[in-house]
Amino acid sequence: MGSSAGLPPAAPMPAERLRITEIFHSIQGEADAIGWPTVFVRLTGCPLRCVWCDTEYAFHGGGWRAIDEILAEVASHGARHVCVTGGEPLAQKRCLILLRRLCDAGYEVSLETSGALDLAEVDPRVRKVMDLKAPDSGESARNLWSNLEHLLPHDQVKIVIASRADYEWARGVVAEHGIAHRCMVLFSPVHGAVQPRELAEWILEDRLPVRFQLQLHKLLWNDAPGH
Ligand SMILES: C[S@@+](CC[C@H](N)C(=O)[O-])C[C@H]1O[C@@H](n2cnc3c(N)ncnc32)[C@H](O)[C@@H]1O
Ligand SMILES: Nc1nc2[nH]cc(C(=O)O)c2c(=O)[nH]1
Ligand code: SF4
Ligand SMILES: [Mg+2]
Repeated sequence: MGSSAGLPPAAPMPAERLRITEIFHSIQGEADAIGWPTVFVRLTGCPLRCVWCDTEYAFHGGGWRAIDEILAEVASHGARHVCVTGGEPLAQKRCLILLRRLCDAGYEVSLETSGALDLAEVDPRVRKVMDLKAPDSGESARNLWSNLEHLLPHDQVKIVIASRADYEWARGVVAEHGIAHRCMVLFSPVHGAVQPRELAEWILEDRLPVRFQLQLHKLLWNDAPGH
């Protein structure tokens, strides 16, 4: 006789759910996969408050969606690339399951993350795009420096720069931690705060081993929702 004799049948496993602000199909506007048709899955909620954040609408609200449903909606767009973003996607622990399921389904998966939460358990097939928050963000105390140890060669470190002081901070940390030897480093101007050309000229002047980037979706769609 089995040990479960007499027990009621096991309840079905509750569906793994995530709080989602939006799922949309657009052109990847940032980082190494820039330009690829991509499905974005934007998770709701963020424990940080970067002063220049362009996605405050993802701090609250959203709707609970089962991971199977999310996968089905992603598939309906027919893209090869998927970007999991937010808000801060890793603030929901089940994001790790979503990332693994997307990789298992064969997508090229990227993750946009603030770097304030531990990256150790992210599936190694995921291309992590980890921000380091510069002082003008107001959130540089949240940088979890131990995350540098979890970066793989296909990952990227991004620093969003709002001033000359941020630039000098970024130049300093890249050198001090040897970040450009670990993976690609991206410097991006805060939209509307630093002249893109100015940042480009600073990078050239200092011969930094970093990649300049502009948010392509803002040039294309002026930051309209769903893009
Ligand atoms: C909205 S965040 C979501 C992911 C995660 N919370 C993070 O900060 O990386 C996505 C990316 O947009 C960048 N971003 C947000 N506001 C920006 C702005 N005003 N100008 C340039 N980049 C910005 C962030 O630095 C981050 O790299
Ligand atoms: N087109 C487009 N590309 C993006 N890459 C990263 C984004 C983000 O908000 O994380 C983003 C976004 O919001 N739109
Ligand atoms: S961590 Fe990302 S989503 Fe959160 S406030 Fe900063 S830029 Fe916005
Ligand atoms: Mg965005």
